[in-house]
Amino acid sequence: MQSQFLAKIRQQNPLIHNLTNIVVANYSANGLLALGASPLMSDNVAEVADIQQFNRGLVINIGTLFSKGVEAMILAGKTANQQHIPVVLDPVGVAATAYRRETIDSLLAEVKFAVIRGNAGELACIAGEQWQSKGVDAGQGNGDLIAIAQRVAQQYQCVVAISGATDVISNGANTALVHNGTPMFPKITGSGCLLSAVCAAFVAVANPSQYFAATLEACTVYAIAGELAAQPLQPTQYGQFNMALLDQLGAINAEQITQYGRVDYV
Ligand SMILES: Nc1ncnc2c1ncn2[C@@H]1O[C@H](COP(=O)(O)OP(=O)(O)O)[C@@H](O)[C@H]1O
Ligand SMILES: Cc1ncsc1CCOP(=O)(O)O
Ligand SMILES: [Mg+2]
Repeated sequence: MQSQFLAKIRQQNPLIHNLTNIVVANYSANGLLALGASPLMSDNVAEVADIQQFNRGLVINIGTLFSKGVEAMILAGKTANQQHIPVVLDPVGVAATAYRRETIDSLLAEVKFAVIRGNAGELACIAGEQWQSKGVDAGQGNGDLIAIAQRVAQQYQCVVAISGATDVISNGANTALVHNGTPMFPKITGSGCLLSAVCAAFVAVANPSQYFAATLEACTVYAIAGELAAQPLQPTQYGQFNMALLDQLGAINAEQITQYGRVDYV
């Protein structure tokens, strides 16, 4: 894959506003900084509309919901839509509770998303498919993830990225698979949430017609960074992997994307 967007992130240092969960806020901010973006974390309804005046990309992540936060998500999302700022949705653990499902329904009804990024269990739930989900983990199922990504992308007119051992990225018309990654990813919390924030940084420096390409590059860059981080480690050095991923997000370059990217178009 030829990199189109990574250098733009490092040149432009786009501000990325995150309404995210309490587990991952610090890790997501550090990952965005390492990549070359500028994180701002705030979920206060009193200020999220103002932030859109200077924002470049918005992340709405439902990992640890509270009712005032949902109000802030909808206000931030609608304001970002008015300002033509791309919005990324991470439907963390949506299948786990009725409140999460109701919140996702409201968000999808009120806010136009540029990208929905989640794991297989989360996207299967949004698509109304049977899946054995467990909390925030991907769970198990037999559904066709390519068909699910295409269907959700068409329904919400957005890019869908389903992460896992193979990532599936679709805008409904174009679909690609990213085979990079490492089994260490699901052993650290926040690796999916940071990927959603990284997707926001990539679409922030793209035109709307490039959102599919930008999301595909985001998933590829991120999965390669994980591979490179895991390479020198023993299989259970999860703490080292947590830190090494940040280092690799800072160090990764266009040549490595061309050399290591394993992407297929469906
Ligand atoms: N079994 C796996 N093997 C290789 N890479 C994986 C595996 N599971 C997830 N990944 C990678 O981990 C990153 C985070 O995705 P994922 O773990 O699916 O998110 P979440 O934390 O939201 O469940 C993605 O880059 C994905 O490609
Ligand atoms: C453990 C946990 N609980 C609520 S949100 C969260 C973090 C989930 O992060 P990720 O989906 O990136 O693993
Ligand atoms: Mg997740």
